[in-house]
Amino acid sequence: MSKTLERTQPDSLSQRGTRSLLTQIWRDYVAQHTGLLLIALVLMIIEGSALGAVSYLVRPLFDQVMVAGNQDMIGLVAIGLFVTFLARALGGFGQRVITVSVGLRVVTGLQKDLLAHLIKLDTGFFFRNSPGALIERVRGDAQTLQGLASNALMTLGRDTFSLIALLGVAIYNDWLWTLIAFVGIPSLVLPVIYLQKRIRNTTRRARMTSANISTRLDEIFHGINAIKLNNLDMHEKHRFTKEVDRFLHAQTHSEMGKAGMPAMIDIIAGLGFMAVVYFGGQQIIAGEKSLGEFMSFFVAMGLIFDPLRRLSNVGGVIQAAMASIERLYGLFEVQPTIVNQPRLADNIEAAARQDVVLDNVHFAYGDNPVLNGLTFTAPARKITALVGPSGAGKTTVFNLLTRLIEPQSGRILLGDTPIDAFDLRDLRHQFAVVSQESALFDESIRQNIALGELSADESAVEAAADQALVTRFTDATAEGLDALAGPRGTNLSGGQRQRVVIARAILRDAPVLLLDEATSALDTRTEQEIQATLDRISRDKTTLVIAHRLSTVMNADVIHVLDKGKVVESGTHEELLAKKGAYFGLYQTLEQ
Ligand SMILES: Nc1ncnc2c1ncn2[C@@H]1O[C@H](COP(=O)(O)OP(=O)(O)OP(=O)(O)O)[C@@H](O)[C@H]1O
Repeated sequence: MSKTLERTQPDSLSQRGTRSLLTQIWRDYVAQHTGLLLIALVLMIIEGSALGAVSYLVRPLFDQVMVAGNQDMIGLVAIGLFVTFLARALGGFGQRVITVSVGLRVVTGLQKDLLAHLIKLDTGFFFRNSPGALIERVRGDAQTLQGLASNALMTLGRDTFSLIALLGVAIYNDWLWTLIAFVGIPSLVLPVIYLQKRIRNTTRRARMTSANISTRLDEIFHGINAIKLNNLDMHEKHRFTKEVDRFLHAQTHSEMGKAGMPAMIDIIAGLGFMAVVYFGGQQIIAGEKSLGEFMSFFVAMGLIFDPLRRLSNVGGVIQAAMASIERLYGLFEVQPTIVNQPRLADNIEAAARQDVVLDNVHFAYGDNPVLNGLTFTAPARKITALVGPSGAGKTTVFNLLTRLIEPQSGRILLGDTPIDAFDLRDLRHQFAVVSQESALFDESIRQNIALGELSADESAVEAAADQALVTRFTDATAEGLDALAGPRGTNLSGGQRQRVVIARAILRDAPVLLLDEATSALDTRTEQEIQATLDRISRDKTTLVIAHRLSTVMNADVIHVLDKGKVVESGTHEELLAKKGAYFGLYQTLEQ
């Protein structure tokens, strides 16, 4: 498993500098909210400065009210304190609402763009990257970004202004005390740099293991019956535990790194306080400084370390988010290779009604050659069958025709135009495919059929459902065609799913029909009925059929027998039987 996931990293991980990533995030997603962020900034200044005002008011509170006993000042200081807290409350509320909503918009915007990008990537990308790992990227990593966008932004803005205001009050009271209190800060530079690096690395590891966990869960829940039937629960639990323990280890180290910064600040703060109390206390006893000055300074210092701790932590939060952002932007860097050519042919409608031709096509999955110079023609408006042993490359042909994959060499043509000369969407629109894959979505059966042609009206959808004998099983239920198909069609039996997919292909009414084991899950009687429908609808279409049951291909106009990625025999059923070659051999083994 980890092998598969390791393979995914070069595809999607690029380690880029913090500045370049932040600039890109800013340009792509944050800059459009500049107006709102400016308002938030003003509110942050209000909220942040309030702490400075509180510590400032401590000085008249001690010197004029408590020591000098000035009655008039009591009310003023009290009202001053209330107004300060009111301003802090309003500023804090407003800026939080803004930063959180900007954070959410950034994340959801990124998620939308990411999905739009991922959908365009080659099918091969999805072979290499498991669904669980990709879900984790779109959900988990994007979520981490929200933490950065709202928390870090809030802390950076508000706490920076608190720090400035409090530092101002501290210096105003005594610049030397302030210097003494902060004398240890420079010693933090090196440990901070070390910790930030460590946080980024451990978070990167934690995010990767988190993706592995999602992959495991995805496989377990999809394969739950196989796990139960093979008594694999302990085995799966063990594999899951291993991933979770890896995550635990990496995440704990990341959190320890983040916790280290405030702890160091506290130690430096303790040293600073100790020195100031020792030095300042002597000045007060000597009468060189007032109690109000000392208390005001002391409150400012006491309040300063909180924002300072949070600010020191922001670095960690940013580094942790960077690990996620680089993974997300790594995905944006992967580009599809199956794309439109710069100059496109525009005669797709006519071409799709001509012969389908494969000319010396070679294709390999990595180092595994699948097609080795495959050449055949599927004549227009005729039924062509592809038969051959399992693994011969029959389904691969369908994937090549629809450009889900590209051949390494050779030509694939509609008439005499190569298929890659057409717009990709237009090309795929010419095919109706009934494949072995479960192609249903968690929507109603009606909606699942309508996916074949989104512009089709209700009556066309119902007619397709009738022809594919879908209504035969939906009519028996109260919900009829509006019953839900379940996730990946799990509410339906294999044969029912096949009928829905056939109905979708009927509705699509495309000039080329690709049937890959289209009726394999049906009982003999239903298969015969559906076969009759398929024969009828394929009359004016070019049809390619893959079937293991030779009874389904006997009526084909031409049969190509594939073996090891090549056509080894071609002809009609009778001609091929008479040859007593590969087809005859297949016929004998399969029909027994
Ligand atoms: N996504 C993939 N990644 C790697 N190899 C693959 C992939 N899909 C198919 N193959 C390999 O390509 C070869 C041809 O597969 P293909 O599905 O075209 O065979 P087929 O003739 O349709 O077989 P069947 O009759 O069993 O459906 C097989 O050896 C298979 O292992």
